[in-house]
Amino acid sequence: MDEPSATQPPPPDADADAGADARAHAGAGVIATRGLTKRYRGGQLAVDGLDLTVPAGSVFGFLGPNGSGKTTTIRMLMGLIAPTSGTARVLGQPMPRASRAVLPQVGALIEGPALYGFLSGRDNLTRYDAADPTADPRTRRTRVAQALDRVGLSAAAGKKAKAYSLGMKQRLGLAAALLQPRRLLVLDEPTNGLDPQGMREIRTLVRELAFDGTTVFLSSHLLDEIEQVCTHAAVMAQGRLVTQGAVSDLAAGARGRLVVTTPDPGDAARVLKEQGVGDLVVAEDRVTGEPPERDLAEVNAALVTAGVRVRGFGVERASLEDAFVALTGEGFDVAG
Ligand SMILES: Nc1ncnc2c1ncn2[C@@H]1O[C@H](COP(=O)(O)OP(=O)(O)OP(=O)(O)O)[C@@H](O)[C@H]1O
Repeated sequence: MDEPSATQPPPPDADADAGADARAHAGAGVIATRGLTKRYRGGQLAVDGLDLTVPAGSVFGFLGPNGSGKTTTIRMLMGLIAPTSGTARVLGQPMPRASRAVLPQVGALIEGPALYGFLSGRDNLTRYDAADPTADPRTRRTRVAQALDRVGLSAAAGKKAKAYSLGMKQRLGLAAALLQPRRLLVLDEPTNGLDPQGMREIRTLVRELAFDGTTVFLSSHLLDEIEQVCTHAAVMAQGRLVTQGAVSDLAAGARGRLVVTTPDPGDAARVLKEQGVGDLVVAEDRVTGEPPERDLAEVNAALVTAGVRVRGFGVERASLEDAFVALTGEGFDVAG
């Protein structure tokens, strides 16, 4: 990490400016970046001209393989590092300048929660709450109990945090982020390293939080995770934005694959190739490929005319993965 700009006090007029900024940018998105760029001191261009718009009330998936610039972007959004160029606004205010006004309204879980293993889950939260100068000590116990309940850790509240599973630690981190009401939650790879059960718990929690009206911005390198929990997504590759929008629109932008089920797969593949179907894959009685531009009724008729026995013929719904492949011409390589 470099440039600890978040620790610098904002200039004296920042709050007044921030108010004017907020009014001028109302409706511009809970997060809005323009040309946001970060080049690290070593010369690595980690984020390149990012224009991101996160609508209020969305569960926004920030998707990209390892090393595509997600964490760097999140650090800039949270005012932890300064951009090389471009601007970032969070809740309508400029970051890192308005950090002091913005960050209390944002719950963040970045790179795993910082926990004291020798303290219980409850005592960890009590410490977090006590570190917040705006938190009333008289209502601390209630706040901590409610946060534990919110993430399903009430029964394990008395256990030492070092005895928690990774999933429980993540949930405790989320509970810390939820001690105060938040307008925005920023979660960096919240399910990374969790087992399937832990992943399900975090995803359910994210959906519940969104249902309550909190905007959730979460990064992930897992396409199916984004499809399962997110309403909107942005796709990053090598520091650049590939696409962004509603998840349903992104997937619809890509054509699904043509799937033919037949006891004559060899003949079917030959006819489909003649009909202009690309990227053919034969797997037992299923032949799949890229649908051609022409009317699919003609393709089906050609199969029947050639004597191919067709049991099933259709186009599978496109997934976000299809969209990613169509946009980048590459597979989605999670190893990056
Ligand atoms: N402090 C740093 N100094 C120099 N280069 C860095 C630094 N942090 C990250 N990078 C580089 O910037 C690029 C983007 O990294 P970043 O961590 O933002 O990606 P990411 O999408 O979050 O990946 P991951 O999921 O692995 O964290 C990578 O090439 C990385 O090596």
